[in-house]
Amino acid sequence: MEGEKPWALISVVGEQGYPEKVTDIIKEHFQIISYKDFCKNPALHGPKIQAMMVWYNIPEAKPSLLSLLPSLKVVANGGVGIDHLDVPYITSLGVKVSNTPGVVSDATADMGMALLLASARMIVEGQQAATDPNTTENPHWIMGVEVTGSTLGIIGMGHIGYKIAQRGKGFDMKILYHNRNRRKVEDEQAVGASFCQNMDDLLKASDFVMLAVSLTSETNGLISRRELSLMKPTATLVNISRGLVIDQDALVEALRSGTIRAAALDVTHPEPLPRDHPLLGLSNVLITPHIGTNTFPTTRKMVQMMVDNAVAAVKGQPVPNEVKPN
Ligand SMILES: O=C(O)[C@H](O)CO
Repeated sequence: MEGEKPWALISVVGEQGYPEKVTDIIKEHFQIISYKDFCKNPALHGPKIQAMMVWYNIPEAKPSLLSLLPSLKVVANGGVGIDHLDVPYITSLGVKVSNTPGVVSDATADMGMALLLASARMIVEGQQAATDPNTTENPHWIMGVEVTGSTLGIIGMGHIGYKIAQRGKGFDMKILYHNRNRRKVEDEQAVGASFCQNMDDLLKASDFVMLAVSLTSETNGLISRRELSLMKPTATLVNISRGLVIDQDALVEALRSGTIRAAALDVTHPEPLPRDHPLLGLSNVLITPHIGTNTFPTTRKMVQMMVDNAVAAVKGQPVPNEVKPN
């Protein structure tokens, strides 16, 4: 019965947030309150909330918000990356943290390939030319780079990185990868990937560099001036990881000076970028607003997983995808 369902705080419902079809999954088990409505009277709503559903950083699980939620049992994250959550702090309050591994991998890898292809083949420029009434003949100036048979360097060969490699194989790409740990030989052979112990070797040899690492203290600023200077001037950098993995000032310089050909980014720091950010004014950058997982099937799977995690936490049962500190 409606009145007996526990309360969940979520970002926003409707046009700017979860579509209704998706919130229905949450409503099966929870009464939901949007962050916007919660903010109208936190003292009234705060004590009843047992679950908080966060979608990347919205709403931000900061101490000032958590202190208003004395009954909170779980922060259920929609997505695999939990770099935006202070897990040791949240768990120190007796609140569980969960994420949604696995279900995001295909959609995120598809997005990586979509960005790679769109940048390589200048799809956005093509769309602009096709819809420009002044275009009267074939825009020969739209001259992309070849994808088939090129070299794809994947940095971060977890679930998502490996799915990128599978897709790259379909394009007859030569695949290099750099990862903390080498994958099993069978995994490498299945996609024809070669391990580069030294990331510099991958950067020097790749036509496309795909960032698929998690954001940690080791990967923060991983691609900076020195790394960009090692890349080919014809190379394209694709980021489906987190904005902070790239030193954005260095990237702007590299794109302006022609150190690299182009960048295609689904993630930036911050998100969204301020309207006057230099990256937004460069013609050799393609930016999408962190939409790697935004398909209905993947979103539904993620939300179902968030709900399963949250329901377990509220019932005091083991949380299927619990994230522990460290
Ligand atoms: O972490 C993830 O899975 C995606 O980036 C969504 O936030």
